[in-house]
Amino acid sequence: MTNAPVKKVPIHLQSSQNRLLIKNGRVVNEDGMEDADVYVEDGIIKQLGRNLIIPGGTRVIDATGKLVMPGGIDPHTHLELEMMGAKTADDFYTGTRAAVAGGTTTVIDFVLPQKGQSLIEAYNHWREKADNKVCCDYALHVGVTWWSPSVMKEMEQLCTEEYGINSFKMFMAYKDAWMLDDYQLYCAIETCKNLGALPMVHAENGHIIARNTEKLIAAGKTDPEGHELSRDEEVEAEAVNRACVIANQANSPLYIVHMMSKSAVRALEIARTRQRQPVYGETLAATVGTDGTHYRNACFRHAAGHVMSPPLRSDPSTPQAIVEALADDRLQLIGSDNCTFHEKHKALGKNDFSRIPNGVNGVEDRMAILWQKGVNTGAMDPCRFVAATSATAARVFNLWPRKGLVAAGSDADLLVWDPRLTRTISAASHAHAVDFNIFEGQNVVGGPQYVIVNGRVCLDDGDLRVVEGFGRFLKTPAFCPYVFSSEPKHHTVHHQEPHQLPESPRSHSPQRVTNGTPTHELNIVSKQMAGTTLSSGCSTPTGRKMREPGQRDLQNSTFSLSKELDAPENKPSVRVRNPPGGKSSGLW
Ligand SMILES: NC(=O)NCCC(=O)O
Ligand SMILES: [Zn+2]
Repeated sequence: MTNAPVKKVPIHLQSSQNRLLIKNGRVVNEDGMEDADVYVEDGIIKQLGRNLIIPGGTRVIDATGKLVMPGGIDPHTHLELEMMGAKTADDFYTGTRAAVAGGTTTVIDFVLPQKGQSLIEAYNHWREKADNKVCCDYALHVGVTWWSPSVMKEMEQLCTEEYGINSFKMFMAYKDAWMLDDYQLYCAIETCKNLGALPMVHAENGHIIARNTEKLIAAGKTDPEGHELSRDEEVEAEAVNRACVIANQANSPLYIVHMMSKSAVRALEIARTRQRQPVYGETLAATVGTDGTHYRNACFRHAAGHVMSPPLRSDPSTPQAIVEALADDRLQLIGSDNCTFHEKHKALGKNDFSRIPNGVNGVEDRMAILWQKGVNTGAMDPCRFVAATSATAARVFNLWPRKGLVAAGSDADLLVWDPRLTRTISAASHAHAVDFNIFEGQNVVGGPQYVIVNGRVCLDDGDLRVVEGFGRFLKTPAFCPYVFSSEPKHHTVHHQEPHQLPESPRSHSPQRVTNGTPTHELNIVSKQMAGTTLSSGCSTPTGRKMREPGQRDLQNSTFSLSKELDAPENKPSVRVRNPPGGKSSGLW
């Protein structure tokens, strides 16, 4: 340690490459929109407003007619995961490269220990796999895939500052592999509660799935459709209800990952009427963007390419119903559950659907899919889009307001989103390593033109310029105030219609800054952000309530965001991919 004064380099002699001004855009946060320029220095948003005074030589991005939003946070990925005898196609390099290509600047992956393996050892293994590969920031959840006193002790260690974990995932499915029984699940949830960590559950009844699978295979039903038949909607809904009951007995908050069906959402809605603590519901890009009819496709590769758990649902009204639930706060977040397998690995289940490695893509297309199905249809406004794709994940996992927010003091993870940008999704052009895309052939209107990761332009007018290892590991402190400081909920509270919802806790947002005067302290705000209880038992702003005076009503389906903007010349996105390890691009 030296006491030598730090020499301050005069601003005109500093490199201009660490400075960026995004001009003329419309900034969208979860709680409102405003016309503002955004000035970034050294990876941090420094100023927001018009007519900012900034140093010469700063790179300027013109965002006229574009939206400036917080980078997406995908709360659910499986990169470089080995499961069911296969390894995912996307590792932490290609997976985060794909994330950035689609506008996601933080991913939260799952450490999944083998049965009997030390959780700390598995955590260290994940850090080794990820740290030098990630192109954007990442955090980790840890799976509790078996139960013992040593697991409980390691959960406590993982919640310390040294490891930075504040969420654990338990499986109610994958019998004889990762599944916990109800006693173990209760113990694990109780442990989470005591540690100030958020329990997450994969909600499906593993025993019913196992028995149905035996019966289907014995009857000769071996093709991928058997996967969906072995685990219908009530198998998911029952587990959602059971998980809520167990969490309520433990007086614990709960997070339900990948909610895939209308029945599951209904079960959650009912459970919430009695739940004492918040329950967060996550759905997936896959649920919103495609459906279970693909399991009946005659091509094995096609059908197996859609196999995931819980499965996509064949009820054709599911995607729209899920979007509506996301819009009115019956669901809170959208993830991807990105878990991609090459054709050769999906083929392991050629003669037995139960051997098809479970998982699909989504980390790249999650944002464009929700924009297409949610915003372009008028189901949700851009503020709710930001809440569902970024801000709520930041809040729930204690990364807010550093992440998930465009405000002075936040990390410069930013999107310049072009609502007119058109793209046809295809495995031939996506940034993933995998050879298949469940959204193949779908046209989406709206996508990122620029993606800024920690102040660095990583998607530059459609040109992908990620840097391997550029991302950082984000520690997530326990006792997240947003999750754990909620007022206990009374049993009599019932689901409210959106128009009855109380005003959003605007006071939780860092105040905007004008001309360079930050008016908030990030950690003070963080302590203030425990929310008032909304219909969901959570406090995520809804798209139908967050409108500012004079703001257009995007719920009105006659309103078109793109019509609002200038000449509708559609600009296809250009994908220029660096080779793996591609560090060739300089800053910006
Ligand atoms: N979801 C899926 O099918 N694969 C990833 C593992 C899991 O989350 O269940
Ligand atoms: Zn998953």
